[in-house]
Amino acid sequence: MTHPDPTIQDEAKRLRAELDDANHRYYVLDEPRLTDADYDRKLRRLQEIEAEHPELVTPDSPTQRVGAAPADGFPEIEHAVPMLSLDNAFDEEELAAFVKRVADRLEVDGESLAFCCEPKLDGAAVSLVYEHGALVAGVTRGDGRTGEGITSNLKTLKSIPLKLRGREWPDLLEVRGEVTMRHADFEAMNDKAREEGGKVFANPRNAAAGSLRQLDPRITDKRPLEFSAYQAARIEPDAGDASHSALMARLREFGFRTSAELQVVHGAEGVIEYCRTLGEKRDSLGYDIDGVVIKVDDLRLQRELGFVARAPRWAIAFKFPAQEQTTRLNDVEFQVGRTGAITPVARLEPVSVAGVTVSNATLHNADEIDRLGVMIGDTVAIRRAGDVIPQVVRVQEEYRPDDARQIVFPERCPVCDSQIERLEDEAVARCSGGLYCAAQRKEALKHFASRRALDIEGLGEKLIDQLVELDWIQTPADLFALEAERLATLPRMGEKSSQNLVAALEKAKATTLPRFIFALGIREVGEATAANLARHFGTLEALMEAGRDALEKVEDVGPIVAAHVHTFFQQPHNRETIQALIDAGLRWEETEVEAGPTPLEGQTWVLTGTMESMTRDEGKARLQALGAKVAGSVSKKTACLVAGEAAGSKLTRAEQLGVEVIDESTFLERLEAWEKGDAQNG
Ligand SMILES: NC(=O)c1ccc[n+]([C@@H]2O[C@H](COP(=O)([O-])OP(=O)(O)OC[C@H]3O[C@@H](n4cnc5c(N)ncnc54)[C@H](O)[C@@H]3O)[C@@H](O)[C@H]2O)c1
Ligand SMILES: [Zn+2]
Repeated sequence: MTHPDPTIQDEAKRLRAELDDANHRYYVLDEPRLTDADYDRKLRRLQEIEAEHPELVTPDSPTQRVGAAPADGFPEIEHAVPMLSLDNAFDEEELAAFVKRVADRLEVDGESLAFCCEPKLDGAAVSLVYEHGALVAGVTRGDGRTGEGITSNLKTLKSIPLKLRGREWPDLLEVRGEVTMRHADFEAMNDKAREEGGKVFANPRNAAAGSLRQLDPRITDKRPLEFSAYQAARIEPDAGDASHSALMARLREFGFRTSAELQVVHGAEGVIEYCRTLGEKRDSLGYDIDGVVIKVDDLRLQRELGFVARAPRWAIAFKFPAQEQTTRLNDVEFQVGRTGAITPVARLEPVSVAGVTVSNATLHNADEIDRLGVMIGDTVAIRRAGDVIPQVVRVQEEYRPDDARQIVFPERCPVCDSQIERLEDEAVARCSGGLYCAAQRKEALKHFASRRALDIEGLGEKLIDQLVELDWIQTPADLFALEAERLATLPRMGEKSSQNLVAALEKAKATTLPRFIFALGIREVGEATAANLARHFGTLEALMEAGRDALEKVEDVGPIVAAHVHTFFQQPHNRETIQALIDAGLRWEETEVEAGPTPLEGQTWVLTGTMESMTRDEGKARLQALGAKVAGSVSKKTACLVAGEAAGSKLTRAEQLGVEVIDESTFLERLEAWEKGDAQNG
């Protein structure tokens, strides 16, 4: 026996303390401070030391235990069969070594040995006990021997059968599996928490574990959790299944979800091939996996192999590269999105995360920067999973350099210098530049030209991108200065299509006030609101001068929309753009809108069924522009239905109510007649 020198003893002691602390944060608080890779490195180092100096092994060493002791607040429940951890393999060599080890021990041929492979779901392990087909207990893994009784919480999961399906239940069944959260659900839940100041989780695993350990099951019920079974720990009486894969099929019959990726393969080659293939699929699965679990498929052989201290000998976890890494935050830039939303983007020291080099990560918004307490120069943990944008999840404050700098959220748009506005109840700050802002210009132009706005035929998305990239178009007003000759020099633009576009632009100049207001792309001003604004104010000038109070008097306009409209028209750039459009020849009949009473004043309309020629919103906007109220259901006798094929059942009821029912073409005819000012046709 070698005598460990004091520095090794110290190192072991320090590692144990660090790992104990990490376990507590990870398993009890669901708020890890170390990345898994750092944790795994420290654990491996401790294992190395202990292997070399067995006299240093203490019974409570993190190498000898799994998980952490149950937290207060839940009943402690002892597992009849311990819930262990798994040994790890970090590369293909270690996988081959595992197959050889197993085969040697069993004295069989490794090449033909069957292994059942499944994704290693990255969530929280739980055990479910069924007596005579009914769920009686649900328990967390805890420290492997004792877990937390969370039965009421687990009962809220739709994927956990409260009663087994079928008729042939065993007297006793204990099923084990993983509770997980899908990427999309996780992101949505975190987004909501960011908005409402709730708890934001670092990753789906922490979110799943944290959601399961809520003292109030109603909270768990609101969390998008799924259970997937991967083991039957006890079946009494034993049904005599020969293999793990056969048992999984039985669990499916009982009503459990098992992995769709589950597959039986043979020998080291089969195992390695499976791991490679799943590794390639990892990013497209939509949920987190941190590797592959490989199990000897034959249950008799499993029993023969048995267990070591904290893991079975018959299984191994092949670990994929970690989805969290630490790196340095070099700078923060502010990007302007389609709706003007300003997103702080962290510029990172490039780092490889699960096989992809990451140099940018989102910081979401100003509140998120506060929540993380992040500064420029900090060492941060970032996470990249699937096709979700990489995010900064944590700051390692202990590494903060002396020259770390505060992140200052800009007050003006970095692209167009317009004022950035942030409404009190919104988490997102936005550039108020609208059409003027280059970053928003492409999307705004697409909206401006769209069918329900100015309806410019032949001005497609690709062409708009080109025009903006060439800098031919600064504001929508520039569209009307385009000449056919110049357009014809663009790739894929012939002489004919150039002329057609110029003609379409000319035609689009004659529009309506509601269409014009809608085309401006003011936030939250859709067709119906645009129509209401036009009808209420009558002229563009009156609308542009309206204060918030006046705006709030408009039908369907609340404080938020009023603020958007007001801010938009206060921006000098927007006023200039509007003037330029008018100078370019845009016009509409103001008197018609101004004059009341409008043809349908006092009428209530109901739109039902589907229309081919327009959307329901469009129909609603056009009716409202004519002074009609558009209701959601059939109530008034003056109601008229626009009937599509889908509306069959409602039609008879409407007829019973004594309202007139018209089909789509009649509706269109009348609408157009009214819009021409011929109220008699109604
Ligand atoms: N960041 C930290 O501070 C910190 C702290 C503690 C642990 N950890 C991480 O936790 C992991 C170790 O935790 P562990 O001991 O729970 O081991 P593990 O999670 O690596 O493996 C065992 C677990 O795998 C799960 N599993 C998923 N799919 C499975 C399947 N198909 N079949 C069988 N089991 C399946 C089970 O829940 C089982 O409990 C490491 O990755 C470590 O990095 C991190
Ligand atoms: Zn801007």
